[in-house]
Amino acid sequence: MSTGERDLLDVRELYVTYGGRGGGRRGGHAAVAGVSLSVAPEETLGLVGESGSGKTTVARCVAGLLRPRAGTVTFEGRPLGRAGHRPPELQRAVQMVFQDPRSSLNPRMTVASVIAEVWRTHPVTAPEGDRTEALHRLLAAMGLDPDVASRRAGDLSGGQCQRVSIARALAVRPRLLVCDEAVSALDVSVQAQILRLLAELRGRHRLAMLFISHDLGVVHQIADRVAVMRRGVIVEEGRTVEVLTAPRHPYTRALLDAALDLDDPVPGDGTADGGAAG
Ligand SMILES: Nc1ncnc2c1ncn2[C@@H]1O[C@H](COP(=O)(O)OP(=O)(O)OP(=O)(O)O)[C@@H](O)[C@H]1O
Repeated sequence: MSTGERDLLDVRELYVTYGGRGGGRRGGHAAVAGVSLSVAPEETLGLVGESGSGKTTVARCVAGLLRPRAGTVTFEGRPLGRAGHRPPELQRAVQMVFQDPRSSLNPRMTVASVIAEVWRTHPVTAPEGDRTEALHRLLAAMGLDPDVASRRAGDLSGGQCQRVSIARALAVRPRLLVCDEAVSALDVSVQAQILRLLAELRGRHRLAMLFISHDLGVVHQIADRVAVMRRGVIVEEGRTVEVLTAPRHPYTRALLDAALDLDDPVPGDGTADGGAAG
């Protein structure tokens, strides 16, 4: 629900239908059926729910990659519209970080050229002085060595790729970062590092985040508030500690129970020593 006039992102009564006719008005599959949510400046909203509940569809509407059948998406009261049709300042204000860093970066491009391209697209954000020095500073802030600049994205590890994706998003000084399962494809230890990095950058750059994840443990670590999605609607929303410690909706309780079951080591299966992969 809306937190009022101070909202940065405001999603109102969003409806998305895949397939069908007349833009989904007749037939088709209702992936999102009346979702409203808001994110205040510097706030992180976690959007959780099982696979297929409609989280990515909401993210795609916020990113302007998908036109909803009905509803509005505004940023500080201004309609966000389709990607590519946004005024440059709105385009850079909202940046995305996707699940699979490998497919969101061109594997043949060097890291330096990935960042140079965003500075070319948004010249107001390009550094005034030495660009190589600025690039190295940006990489250092992501925990990356300067020599990563000359490497091709396709030659980096998954964790390094995701740090570069975050660098690319932050290079244009956004106000809101939409992270769609941004740590799901990573090993547990790398996941923890990227979460720490996001939390640190959020504070330093006064970022707001819409943080989408099916993993309640991850959302618990990063979100101020949580909205729980099921079958295209938000069934529960509130402060993270309240929703995760005293859930009101049976679906949230079921999600929590399932997450606890997954955490329980199975005796004798070799995972009980707590060793993390990678
Ligand atoms: N391009 C598409 N065409 C048709 N149906 C789609 C399309 N994209 C998603 N859907 C359907 O819409 C529903 C919501 O999908 P969505 O990807 O938004 O859910 P999600 O919660 O993000 O799931 P996941 O975590 O698995 O990505 C699902 O039933 C899905 O099968």
